[in-house]
Amino acid sequence: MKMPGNFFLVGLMGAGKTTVGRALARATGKTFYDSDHEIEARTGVRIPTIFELEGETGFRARECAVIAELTTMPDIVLATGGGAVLNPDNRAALRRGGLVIYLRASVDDLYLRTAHDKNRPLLQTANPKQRLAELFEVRDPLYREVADLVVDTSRQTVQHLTHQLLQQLEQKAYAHRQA
Ligand SMILES: Nc1ncnc2c1ncn2[C@@H]1O[C@H](COP(=O)(O)OP(=O)(O)OP(=O)(O)O)[C@@H](O)[C@H]1O
Ligand SMILES: O=C(O)C1=C[C@@H](O)[C@@H](O)[C@H](O)C1
Ligand SMILES: [Mg+2]
Repeated sequence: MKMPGNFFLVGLMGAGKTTVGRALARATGKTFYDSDHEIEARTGVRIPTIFELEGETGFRARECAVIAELTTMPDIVLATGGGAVLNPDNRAALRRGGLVIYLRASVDDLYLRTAHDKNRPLLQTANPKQRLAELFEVRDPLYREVADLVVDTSRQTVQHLTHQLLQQLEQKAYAHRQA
């Protein structure tokens, strides 16, 4: 199914940006990028190592450079890192470069989806669920601010979500053509 423009996915860790983004790219024939994977490919190390060596500040600087570059590319689906929206320059670049989709999930679901994975340094704490709740509190307004579309991902399979998302994107494209 061919649709014009770029789709950028935002949301917390475990929202499904990478998983749904890849499926959305396959369904629309767009090229898939993931800002976290891009940073790992460019540095040659995993994200926890970047946090260890350069701190969160160093990681955010790399993230900002990658977002600035990827958001100017044509016909892509981009899964952003969970904290990309913290930087106003990133938010502006996302809004400029394409349609922004916020994948929203409850803290309980986010916790279940991330509990087994050690690759998220911000969740390597004694109480990762509380950490997710704190991040949700701070970031939910930022994801909403930047989003053209908010999708609730709770109790939905990735396949169903992708299908639903495609329908909403088609409707948006149709409404845009009629305007
Ligand atoms: N709607 C869903 N239902 C059930 N499981 C899901 C759903 N979406 C994603 N998952 C699972 O949750 C885990 C995390 O998903 P994913 O890596 O896509 O999240 P993310 O938003 O990219 O996180 P991060 O910001 O850390 O990169 C994966 O194992 C994925 O299969
Ligand atoms: O939510 C966050 O701040 C992060 C999410 C991941 O996608 C990575 O970008 C990194 O682990 C930081
Ligand atoms: Mg991801």
